[in-house]
Amino acid sequence: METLALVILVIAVVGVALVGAVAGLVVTRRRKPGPLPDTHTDVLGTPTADPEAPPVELSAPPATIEPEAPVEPEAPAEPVAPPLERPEGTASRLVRLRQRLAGSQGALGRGLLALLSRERLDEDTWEDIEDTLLTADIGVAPTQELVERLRSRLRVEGTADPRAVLREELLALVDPTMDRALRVSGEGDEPGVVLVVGVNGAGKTTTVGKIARILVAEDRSVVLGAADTFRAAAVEQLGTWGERVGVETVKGEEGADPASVAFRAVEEGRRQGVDTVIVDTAGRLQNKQGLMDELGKVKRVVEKQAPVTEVLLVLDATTGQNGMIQARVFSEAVDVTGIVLTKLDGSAKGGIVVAVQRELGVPVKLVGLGEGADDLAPFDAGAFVDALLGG
Ligand SMILES: Nc1nc2c(ncn2[C@@H]2O[C@H](COP(=O)(O)OP(=O)(O)OP(=O)(O)O)[C@@H](O)[C@H]2O)c(=O)[nH]1
Repeated sequence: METLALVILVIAVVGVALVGAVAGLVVTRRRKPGPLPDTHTDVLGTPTADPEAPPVELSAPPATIEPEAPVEPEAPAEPVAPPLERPEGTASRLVRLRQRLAGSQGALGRGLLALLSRERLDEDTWEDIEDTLLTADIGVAPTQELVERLRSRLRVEGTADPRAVLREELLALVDPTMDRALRVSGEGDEPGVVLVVGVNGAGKTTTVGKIARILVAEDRSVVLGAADTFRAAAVEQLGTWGERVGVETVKGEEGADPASVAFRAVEEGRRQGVDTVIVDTAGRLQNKQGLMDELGKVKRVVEKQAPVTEVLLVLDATTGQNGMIQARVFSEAVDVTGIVLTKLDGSAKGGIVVAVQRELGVPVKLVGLGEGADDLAPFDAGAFVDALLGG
């Protein structure tokens, strides 16, 4: 009996030993990918890992084994700070842009001057003058007014210099008395808040970036709000504009509520105590009501933080009558206080300046004359007319 018990005991001990050995083997197998943590870091650095090790294994088990494997990838992110750009000052950009304006718009003035300098100003000539003005998008009513004025003055004053008369009359149409100052300052410690509206593609985002550069060139501090959440690329685009001149951009996810992004931007601007917050908005023209609702909400929500000091409507000068229709819709949706005419470099139709000011009763405050970062300048009536007339 004792012998039997002894035998059973021996069998039990051997059995336990065997089970232990098998279990040990399994555990060892499981631990086989022990070196993985190293390989894990290697994947992100130099590819020294065993080429046979499939990448799938790399990401699965190691987390439970050595979760604290050194995470080095953060380190190289540090030195990426791009050098800040110093934007061009207003004075020199005006000179450069004046030349460019003369290049794109000079044909209108030259055409008019050639016609007005004819020996006899007969009906055909006046019709040609009218056609030239209409082709330049000045609009029907201003064209008729201008022709009437020119007719009577050249008749009455007889030998008067047609160039001088034309200059005076064009200047009167463009209206040098309009207040074109940008309202970029707020009351007291509040930042100025500039909302930039307009249809996508008009150059809205680009214009926000360019305005920021003008302000930075004037040593003003700025925060940007990328509330055009309709298009993710527009948000990124604006972020890049800001980074280039060291200006922070408050962003929202694609599809986020534009009003909430605008609100956060102004909130951030106040927190930082900046001079100006510029907010890029979405310009979906799905229908007038939708646009009114959206822009109205952005403005209302922003004004819980600080009053909006300027609403700039960005219009593409090359879109002619279409641009005018957009202008009307936007001005009904929100109280536009200034117009930015972009792409005047790509259009000989500078007359749109007159047409849009007449239509909205709001001054053109800035003009875009190229894709370059500093190709935006304050609008100056005299310089514009001189550019039309070629100097
Ligand atoms: N030639 C010229 N191109 C311009 C001017 N302003 C803007 N652009 C170009 O117009 C294109 C559209 O500009 P965006 O700023 O992206 O237009 P947007 O209205 O913001 O459109 P979304 O980003 O879709 O909202 C870009 O290629 C700009 O470089 C200008 O004054 N002259």
